[in-house]
Amino acid sequence: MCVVDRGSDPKGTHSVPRVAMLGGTFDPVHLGHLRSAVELHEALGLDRVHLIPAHVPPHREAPGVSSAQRLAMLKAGIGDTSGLVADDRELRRDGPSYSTDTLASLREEFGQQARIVMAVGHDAFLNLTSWHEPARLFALAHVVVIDRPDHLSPLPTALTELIGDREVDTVRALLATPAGGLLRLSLPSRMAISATDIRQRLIDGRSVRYLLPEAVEQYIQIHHLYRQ
Ligand SMILES: Nc1ncnc2c1ncn2[C@@H]1O[C@H](COP(=O)(O)OP(=O)(O)OP(=O)(O)O)[C@@H](O)[C@H]1O
Ligand SMILES: O=C(O)c1ccc[n+]([C@@H]2O[C@H](COP(=O)([O-])O)[C@@H](O)[C@H]2O)c1
Repeated sequence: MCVVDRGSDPKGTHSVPRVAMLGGTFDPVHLGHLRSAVELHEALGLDRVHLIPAHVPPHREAPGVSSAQRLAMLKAGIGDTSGLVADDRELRRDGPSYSTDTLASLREEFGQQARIVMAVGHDAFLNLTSWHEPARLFALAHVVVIDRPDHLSPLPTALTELIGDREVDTVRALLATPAGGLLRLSLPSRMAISATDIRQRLIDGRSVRYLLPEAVEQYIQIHHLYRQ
């Protein structure tokens, strides 16, 4: 586990693109996503973190809120945050939103030498072996796992086998190559916030203040989302 403190891996100069994908259902986007993306950007010295809403999430039921509205909330939440972009590339594809297809598209855009990172929370990582073409994920990108205080389960055996000897424990070692590595990160502001809890709070009429950006809360209110 790589514990990242402010300034532990200064940005430095780099000539090849360094980008990360943080994909999600973002139903809705919350501060756990956004603060993780900001800290990932800083810790890895990235050019940009692409937050990419899944149009058709491959491994869960279709969200009740449309892709266009989940994207609109993501844009509202990001606002003018430096280094973060709302990327709609999965909304422009039909069929299940497989991450291998998204990473292939980022690889095509940024080139073979680019350092491409797929960031996932620990909970999503635990299911990686059930994803579409899991070994190909590592051919296309590095995987960075973000620790979540509310998800602490140990790794299943099949996942340990998939990882093999890919794990490194510094950002420098990870970014020495374009793809293929694994880094587990403990970011400074680990937040036990989940979209499931936010949806339930909204259904119950309880407060979601300070769990998501105010602009997202306003969007939810104006569009009467997540009510029963
Ligand atoms: N609080 C958090 N801290 C760090 N990573 C997070 C956090 N919440 C979600 N993630 C990660 O962000 C990605 C997208 O998450 P997702 O949109 O499914 O949000 P979620 O809060 O886990 O939603 P749900 O509760 O509906 O499953 C996943 O890789 C997930 O693990
Ligand atoms: O490619 C796959 O098979 C795959 C299976 C499950 C999840 N994912 C991606 O993982 C990200 C997080 O998913 P979720 O369901 O936790 O929001 C999101 O970008 C999904 O598209 C991808």
